[in-house]
Amino acid sequence: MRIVNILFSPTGGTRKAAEKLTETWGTETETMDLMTYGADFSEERFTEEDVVVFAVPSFGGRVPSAAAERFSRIKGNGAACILLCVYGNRAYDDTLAEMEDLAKDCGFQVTAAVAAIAEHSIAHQYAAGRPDETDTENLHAFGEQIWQKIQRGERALTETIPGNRPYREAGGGGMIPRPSDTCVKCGICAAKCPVHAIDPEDPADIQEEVCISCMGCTAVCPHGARALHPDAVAEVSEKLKEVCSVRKECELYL
Ligand SMILES: Cc1cc2nc3c(=O)[nH]c(=O)nc-3n(C[C@H](O)[C@H](O)[C@H](O)COP(=O)(O)O)c2cc1C
Repeated sequence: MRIVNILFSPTGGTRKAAEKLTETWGTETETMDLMTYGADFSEERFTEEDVVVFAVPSFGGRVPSAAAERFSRIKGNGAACILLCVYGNRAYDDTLAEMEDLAKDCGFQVTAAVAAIAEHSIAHQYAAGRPDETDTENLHAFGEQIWQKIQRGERALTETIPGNRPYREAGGGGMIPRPSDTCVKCGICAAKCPVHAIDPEDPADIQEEVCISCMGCTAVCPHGARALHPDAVAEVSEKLKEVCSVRKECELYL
């Protein structure tokens, strides 16, 4: 039996939540990184014995397009799939519903779904420091319930995952991080960009129509030299103020 975390986590919040969900299982967990540009995911095949955690952040209430496209190539072959959607305390809208459809289309058996909260990767003051102690307790408890279900040989999801079909329109792009004059052109941002939107020779040269605004480049820059324009962040922060001010908690669907 393989246990595999299949992750798309540009700034690390999704990865943290996935680790917390699975760390009580006491088993060795592999990681498959959907951030890797050019990887051939069509070669990835599972069996009925295997358990995967498919974890993505919610972008505009949807699955990030690059993550959806890459995941859709994997062959589930009846493996159990735990969906984990991580969001920045606004809402996850149709993300889990879209993940459920993607997983079924690849031949996975959806066994459970979790929504968790992590620091907002654009407006960092929202859900700052999350997943925190309460989230960790909740995710550990959810992980244990999921593991017990798997051990009992139960694979089917009995609860209904929230979300609309057709999904809400994808959007939210257009927020392009740019380098400041502390950029040393090391090229790390370009190498790590999941869609190769940044020119490795000149990190100020960005294919704006390719960038998915994932904020990965801001997180990997060792010099803290990449950021959104502060006016853009201030505008988003103001828009999110009301909806993000009430703390949301992690949810489990079994
Ligand atoms: C382009 C973009 C769109 C986002 N849309 C939403 C959203 O619709 N709802 C929400 O609550 N958080 C939203 N967020 C916040 C992320 O879902 C959240 O910060 C998540 O933890 C990021 O995952 P990561 O740390 O693995 O990159 C968005 C972030 C980005 C960059």
